[in-house]
Amino acid sequence: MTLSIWRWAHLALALVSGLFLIILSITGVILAIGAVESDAYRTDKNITLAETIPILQKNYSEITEISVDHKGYVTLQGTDLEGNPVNAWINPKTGAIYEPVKNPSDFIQWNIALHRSLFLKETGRVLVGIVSFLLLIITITGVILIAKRQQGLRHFFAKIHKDYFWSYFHVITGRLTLIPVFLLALTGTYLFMARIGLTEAKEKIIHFEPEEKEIPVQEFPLFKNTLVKDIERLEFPFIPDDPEEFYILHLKDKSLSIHQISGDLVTETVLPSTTVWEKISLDLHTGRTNVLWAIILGIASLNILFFIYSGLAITFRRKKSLIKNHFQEKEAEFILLVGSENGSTLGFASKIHDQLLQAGHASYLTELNKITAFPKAKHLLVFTSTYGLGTAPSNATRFEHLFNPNTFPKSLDYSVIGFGSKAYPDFCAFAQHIDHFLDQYFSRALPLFTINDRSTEEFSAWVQAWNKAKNMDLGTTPALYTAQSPKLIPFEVINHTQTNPTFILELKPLKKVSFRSGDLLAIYPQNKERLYSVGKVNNHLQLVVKHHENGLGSTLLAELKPGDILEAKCIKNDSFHIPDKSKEIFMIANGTGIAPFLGMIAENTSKKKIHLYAGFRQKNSLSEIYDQWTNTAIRDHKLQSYQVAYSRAENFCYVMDLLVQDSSKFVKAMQNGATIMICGSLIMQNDVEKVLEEILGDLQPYRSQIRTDCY
Ligand SMILES: Cc1cc2nc3c(=O)[nH]c(=O)nc-3n(C[C@H](O)[C@H](O)[C@H](O)COP(=O)(O)O)c2cc1C
Repeated sequence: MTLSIWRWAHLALALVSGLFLIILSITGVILAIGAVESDAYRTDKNITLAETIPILQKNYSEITEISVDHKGYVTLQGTDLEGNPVNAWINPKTGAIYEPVKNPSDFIQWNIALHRSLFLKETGRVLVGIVSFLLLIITITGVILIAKRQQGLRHFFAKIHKDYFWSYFHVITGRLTLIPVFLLALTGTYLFMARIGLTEAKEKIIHFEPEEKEIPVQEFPLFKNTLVKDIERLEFPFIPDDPEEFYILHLKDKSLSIHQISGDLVTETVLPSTTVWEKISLDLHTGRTNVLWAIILGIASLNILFFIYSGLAITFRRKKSLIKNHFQEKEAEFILLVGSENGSTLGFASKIHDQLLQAGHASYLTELNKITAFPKAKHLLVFTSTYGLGTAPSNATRFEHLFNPNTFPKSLDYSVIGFGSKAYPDFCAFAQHIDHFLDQYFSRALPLFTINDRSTEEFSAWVQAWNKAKNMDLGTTPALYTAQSPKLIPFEVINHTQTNPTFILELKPLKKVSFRSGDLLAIYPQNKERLYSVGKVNNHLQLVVKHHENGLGSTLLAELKPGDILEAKCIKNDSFHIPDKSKEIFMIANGTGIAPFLGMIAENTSKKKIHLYAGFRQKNSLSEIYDQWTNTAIRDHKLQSYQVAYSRAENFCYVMDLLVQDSSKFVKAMQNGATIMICGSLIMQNDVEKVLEEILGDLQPYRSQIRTDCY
């Protein structure tokens, strides 16, 4: 059976029984806490009935019965020497009363009733029984899912690769509490079956011939061989010395009638094994006989609540990226096919799909298993993860079977982007397979790209390559592709330089938000996302924005005045934070790309050696602000040097020329582990990289020392 059927069963049963399971788990935890009581009056382990009975008979004028409960407390019902009725916990060694028997508190009784029958009497009992049975099946399907995930039962307890927080902990705690949860479900089901009479069976009665002799009770062999702690109950003869009245001793698996004069066995009633199992089930289900087991059951019940929550979180994640298409299959030029088990690959594909739609392209997104005819398709993008032993995720298993090359134009080109994890031996094996498969029919636009552990940097490398190959303009900032989408919060405009066309905007977050220089601020003019690099200055966000006349985002920002409120959100951009380890950093910017660097320099309290190279068109009031600002930073030892190139001035030069001038400085510093950060236009980034390649010989060995955020 396929993975999806087991998963579907696991989820459907959990959903059906979810609410009841929540009630049963909460009451189960409370009852488990109740079961973890002190065992102050627990009976002595070694005292026999033969020892205790004469003592009790001396201390009480009449004894109806003694019983031993699951905690090991001995209860005596009878009358004391003064003729007062007694129903108390006693010490079987001395006969002394500890205290009168106390019933469980009202609260515990209320919980017991809720746990057993949801206050719905017989209907409730049936419901609880069914839910227990469903829990049993959920546990079994859960075991199958873990076995599938671990590629076989043999690896059931092998290391689990960390995937998503909730699914990782769902599996980890699932394995840890598997046995108690399984036993809770199994015993709950059995108790229910017993309650509705499904396990009823006849007891076996054996009769014996007692001898006619008289021996004192302390010499009865049966009593000498029976420890008090092992009995459930001992009924005393109603009329002493009457040979027709017997002691009736109830043990776990049988009850014995014992002649009160000779001590011989009269009848033995052997309980059916189903009744014995019922008792064992009750002990296991309630933990009433063992404090440690009661604690384990309490934790397991708590964990059922956690399972419900984490299971919902996993399901929600899978369903989150619902596919929305604005074009029909037959009109679409860009076909995006997705193979995704847990939804993250679909998240990446959706972000590409949204951008294509925004740019006015006819893009169509669907699952690999839902492939149909695409007569106008020009570009096919396959985004797929790999599962199991290098096999397809569950929504991609039938792709090859459904694929018909005649339903695509022959001129189609394709690119496959594989998502996987290097923790598995068959890294992106399914994507490789699809890449070879498609190669038989269409031309490859790009070689296969593989993405390890959902790396947004690696994905951005594919976007850059595809942009180049297809002359597209998709966002290349890795942060654009992170899964978490934070909420909009209000920012107050604190300052606006009112310089033209480029201006500096200072924003104060009105709600708590953590951000660093290099992160991005997303704003949504007319529901379209626009991103700006952020510098952190005095805990405010500082943006440098160029006003484009028809630019949606820049016009909105240009029109803001101090005191205005802007709704926006901060997006983490980890790949463009100042590196903690580097002691020397070369920051290269053009135009508005200077924004994150201003913040990083302002925050440079650890006095890293920072060199700033900036390129602008001409000197103006804004460049004067930068001059003043960098002078102060140099004075405060936050900045080593500031070099600026004006491309439209009389003695024009470019930022690349400044780098060439400092060639030897670059070579030495990069060999010593320095970092280069580039922010600004993509054209500038390309030119800078070419110059750096000339300076450093080969960029490849230094790739990890170069960070870029260009657009
Ligand atoms: C049970 C399991 C098996 C996996 N098997 C592989 C594998 O064989 N090869 C691989 O490259 N990645 C494997 N992965 C990693 C996933 O492909 C990777 O996490 C991917 O990003 C998940 O994408 P999705 O959320 O779209 O399903 C496996 C992950 C899990 C949980």
